[in-house]
Amino acid sequence: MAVGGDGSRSGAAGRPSPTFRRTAIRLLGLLAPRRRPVLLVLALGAASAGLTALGPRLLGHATDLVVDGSSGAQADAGVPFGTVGQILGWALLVHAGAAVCALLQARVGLRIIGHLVHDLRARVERKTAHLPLSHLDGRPRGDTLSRATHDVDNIAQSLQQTFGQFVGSTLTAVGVVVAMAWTSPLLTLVVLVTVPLSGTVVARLARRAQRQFKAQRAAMGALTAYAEETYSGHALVTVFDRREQAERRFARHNADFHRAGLKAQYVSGLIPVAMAAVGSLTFVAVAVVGGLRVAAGALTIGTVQACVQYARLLGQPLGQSAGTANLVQSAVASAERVFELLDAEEELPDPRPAAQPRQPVRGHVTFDRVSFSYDPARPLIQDLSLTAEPGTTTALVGPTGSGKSTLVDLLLRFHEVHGGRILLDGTDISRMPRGELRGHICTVPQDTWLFTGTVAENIAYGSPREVTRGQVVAAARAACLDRLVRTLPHGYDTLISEQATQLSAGEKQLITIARAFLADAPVLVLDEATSALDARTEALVQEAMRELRAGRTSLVVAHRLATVRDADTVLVMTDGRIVERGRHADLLAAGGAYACLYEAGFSSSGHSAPERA
Ligand SMILES: Nc1ncnc2c1ncn2[C@@H]1O[C@H](COP(=O)(O)OP(=O)(O)OP(=O)(O)O)[C@@H](O)[C@H]1O
Repeated sequence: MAVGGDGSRSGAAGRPSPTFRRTAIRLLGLLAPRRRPVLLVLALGAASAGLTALGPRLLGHATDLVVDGSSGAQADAGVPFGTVGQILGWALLVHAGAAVCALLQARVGLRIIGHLVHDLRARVERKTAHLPLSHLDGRPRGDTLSRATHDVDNIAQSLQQTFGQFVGSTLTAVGVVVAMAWTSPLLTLVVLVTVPLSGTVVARLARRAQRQFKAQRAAMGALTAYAEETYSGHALVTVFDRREQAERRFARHNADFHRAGLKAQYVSGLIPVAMAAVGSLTFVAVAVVGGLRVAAGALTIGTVQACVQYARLLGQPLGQSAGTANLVQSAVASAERVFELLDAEEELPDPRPAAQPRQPVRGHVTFDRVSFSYDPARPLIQDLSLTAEPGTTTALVGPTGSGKSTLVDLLLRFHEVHGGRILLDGTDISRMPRGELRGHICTVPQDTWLFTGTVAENIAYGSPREVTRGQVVAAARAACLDRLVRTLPHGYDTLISEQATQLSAGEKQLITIARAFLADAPVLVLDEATSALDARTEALVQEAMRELRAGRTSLVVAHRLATVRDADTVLVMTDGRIVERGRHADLLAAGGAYACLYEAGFSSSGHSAPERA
């Protein structure tokens, strides 16, 4: 049976499109590591098909014995009931055997698909861990999420429902045709003439359905992306009173998904109906031609009866295959999206042999004529050089969009430099394994990401190793967090959710600082949060950050006056270039770009507009 393509390319009716075929073959290729169980499924399917095909022949033979014994050539001898009974007993055994084989085949098939989907899910998970940040930033996260969850689930469900049935149906169809040809070549020809007709009808319908299934999967991606955005931005949606607008947009995405799904189901639902219609025609044709041949004395009634049964048996697997066509198409549509994700370009592999800075790492950081841009048409960082001596603090300031965060992202190798090099203790970081490099750097990002778990677990996340409760508490103490945690209902065992709504912005910041203390690396990358804190918490955060910077080479995207005042060097960035460098007081006195920023309120959030020194 031919199943259709995605409709994106025209092809002869009945031929699946190259995209569909490629994806389906690749999906089947996932079975390659499980050759033995697949062979077992095929063997059980073949046994079941062979036994099923034997049944009508036995019953036809029994019918001929009864007809001959009652009114035919053997009328004198009478009906040999003993032989007929034996044949019927064999027929019973044959059908029971076929059912047992089919059952075992379905069980093994389910296990194979279970393993296949387990492996696929693991590959998707591994892949997402190796995707460069630019890939995730370049498309809605919800769509990637939908591919990794809904599409993989859809493949699992569709294949579980179709794999065993598809193998069984195909083998039964082959077995039936062979047995029928052995019984009556003429009536086999009559049946086979109608197969291309049903094939063409099915292929046309399947091609249209495949287009709708692809639209349905894309609509699911858009719906998930939108739901993810509105759930994570729930507070903003409420604050700006955009609930109605959000509901309307959700309803639109929901309706798109519903419409695409309905069309896909409707078109693919026509396939078994068309198959049944063609099957009935076949049935009539076999009965008419068979009847005429019996009247002419060329065939026995038992042969025609067997062939009528074969025609019905052949209709069943073809109908079943057609019935599962929508599931196959849906699985292939999902597989296309999952393969797209698996084929996405990964971050550059770590070099071999990898370079290591001399141990222990002191934290000497050098940017040597570094260039980088997100978009080749819009250069961002060009020919930028800077040196941070071990244990010093370098504050990066500049207008929004000037490239401060990008600079620290380059040090963490979230992006690769396009020109120049970055050195850690004299070793080019592009020659170091990313894991090693990041092990030498502790970070406090602007975004205070917390996960569902206890406060202790969230702090312990900072260390790649197992840490004791004592170490967690020590880190919390160093981050001025310990006293706050002890006021929580269950102290360090207080459960916080992903959004951590029960914690204040300052407490969340202190948790991320405590994490950095646990990481205990010689280099610190700190992207100061711009959120306004009350005076007491602000003082705590300042104190914790000062403690954290002590003895570490710190690169700070600074938004607070206290940080720039303390910094050994302030770098002023504009349009990806360093336009001024020096200490806070000297730069202020120079009356240049830094003084302008200072006058303008310095932090884009404006919450910490510096006073004159
Ligand atoms: N992932 C990205 N893909 C494409 N462009 C980006 C990406 N991240 C940042 N940009 C662009 O690069 C420029 C510099 O951004 P960057 O975040 O480094 O600035 P910034 O100085 O840290 O700004 P802010 O103080 O507002 O955080 C901006 O024009 C920004 O739009």
